[in-house]
Amino acid sequence: MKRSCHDEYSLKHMSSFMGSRRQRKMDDGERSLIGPPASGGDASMWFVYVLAAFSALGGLLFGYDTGVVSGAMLLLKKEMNLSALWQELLVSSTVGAAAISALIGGFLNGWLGRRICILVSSFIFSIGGVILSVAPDKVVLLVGRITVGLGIGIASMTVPVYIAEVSPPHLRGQLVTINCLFITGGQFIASVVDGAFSYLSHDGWRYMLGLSVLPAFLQFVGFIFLPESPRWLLQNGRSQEAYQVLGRIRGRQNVEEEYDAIRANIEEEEKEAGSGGLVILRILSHGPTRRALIVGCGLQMFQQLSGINTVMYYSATILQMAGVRDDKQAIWLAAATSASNFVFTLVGVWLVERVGRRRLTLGSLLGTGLSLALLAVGFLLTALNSPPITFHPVHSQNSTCTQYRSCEPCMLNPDCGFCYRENGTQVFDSSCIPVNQASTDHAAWGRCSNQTGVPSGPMWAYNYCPTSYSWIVLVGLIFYLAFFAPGMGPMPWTVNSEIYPLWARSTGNACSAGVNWIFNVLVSLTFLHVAQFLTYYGAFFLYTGLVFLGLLFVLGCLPETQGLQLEDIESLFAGQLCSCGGSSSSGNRHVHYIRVKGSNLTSDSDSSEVE
Ligand SMILES: O[C@H]1[C@H](O)[C@@H](O)[C@H](O)[C@@H](O)[C@H]1O
Repeated sequence: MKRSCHDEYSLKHMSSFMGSRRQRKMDDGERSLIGPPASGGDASMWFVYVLAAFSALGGLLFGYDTGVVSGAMLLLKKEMNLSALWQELLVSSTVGAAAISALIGGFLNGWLGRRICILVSSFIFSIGGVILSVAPDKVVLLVGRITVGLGIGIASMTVPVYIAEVSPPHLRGQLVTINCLFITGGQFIASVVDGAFSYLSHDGWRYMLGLSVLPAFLQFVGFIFLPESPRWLLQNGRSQEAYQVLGRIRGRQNVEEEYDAIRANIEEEEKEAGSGGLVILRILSHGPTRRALIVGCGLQMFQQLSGINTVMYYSATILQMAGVRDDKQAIWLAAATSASNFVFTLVGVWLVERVGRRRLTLGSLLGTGLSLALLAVGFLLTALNSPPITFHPVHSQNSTCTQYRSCEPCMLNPDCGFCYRENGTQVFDSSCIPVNQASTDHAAWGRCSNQTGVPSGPMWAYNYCPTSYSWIVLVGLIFYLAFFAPGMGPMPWTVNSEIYPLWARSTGNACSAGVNWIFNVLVSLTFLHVAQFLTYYGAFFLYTGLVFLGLLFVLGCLPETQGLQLEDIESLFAGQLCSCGGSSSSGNRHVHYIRVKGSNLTSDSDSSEVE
């Protein structure tokens, strides 16, 4: 029989209610877990912050190594004479390797533990950094890029899990979100390093790529002394060690209640989900974990489908369209873009424990969708007002470029660029010319093949058309980052670190991180083709549509996990996937609906027992 969404809602909350009854029984002794500790205070929390900061160096490396390559490539392609294929290989090999190692990381995490995995990833990062900085040729460079990719994949799935497992519930969202702050911080540092070393045309790339060794080494040394996750220790039968580590992290001797709660849950979970067979098969055959996996992977997929990496990558061009003609200036302005991504992620760290994961994600998706629509409208107006081509030069090298009639199709063809003169905002004397294969800064021949940008001289536009509507695109870019970075940037990582029971946590996170990396490769590899096929505004309207699909998905499927014990979150997924958004909690008050003979009774977790 088909149940209505509201029936599901009632049942689901009934089960969630049962979960929190178990929790309430322990509540008095567990105050320190739910809210700030009664005695010992937040002063004892310093160790959790140290743990979070050292683990989040993994996020910093993830951001740095994915961000630094664009600047390094500008120098590398000249010095090593790289073809387009090799450039593509050096950029996407890292992301591809990250996808594979994130998936393998799930198994390693369960087997070796979080701490060893973090040590392994920082070791791999260090080796990769050394290989990159001494690489004599492009093949060794490729080996180095694949090596750092392997490190990124493991770090991206292990670090959020580790932070979530050592944090007390009231700080968990904030601390996991700090990992994302480190990712965007790494991207920002990379763009500054790119800017600084871009003046060093010989070997500048060695410093850009090699600098990541420093944080990797720091993390490696730090983690030699830092403890394993107490939850993993308990799950693996090392109970005494788990108890000691928990005491050390919480800064007090008496952690009996929390310890017992974790142990009881592990035992309960094992009874519920069985303990034999492949974990992924157990996840898929057990309703709550299957639904959690769908939510986790869906969030990561929609994060990438909202086009963050395209927008970041494309920001330099957007800025050029908006009137920044100088290359060096464009590099620094691209640094301003990643700085905004970083600063707005900081807003997310501040908001996550105030408004909750669900509301933050929904608000962020709505704003991101509207900003994408604004970007698309900007590109549409640009296309509609694309300057005509007035001049068709004849050259011995026959080319399709010279046959275009307006700038729009010319700039959509990666082999061509737009050469023109400007009088105020008026474009004249314009032509479409093949691009110089060695450097997209010049045309292959003709008046734009030499130094351009001289006042009153010919101008060269590659990848964009001069337009007076560029300000709309610029405003769209700023709004996009302001909305994406606090919510859709960090929340998929934060939510994934919380929604799986312990036995399924490493595999669940491995799958969702793998989905993130796979869609990252897909979106970045297809962007130029999509833009060629649908034009830029078409591509951005497509992303807008995908973001609104994401909004519906989150609206229907993402429950609020704020303030709950990791062990109690599973019950949020006890009902059908369609939650109608009913499970959001506001503040520390959790509302539960129980259907009694057709009517809804409301109870909250502060009230006494309701049978
Ligand atoms: O959460 C991160 C962050 O938003 C980064 O800026 C982006 O490059 C990554 O792909 C994403 O996973």
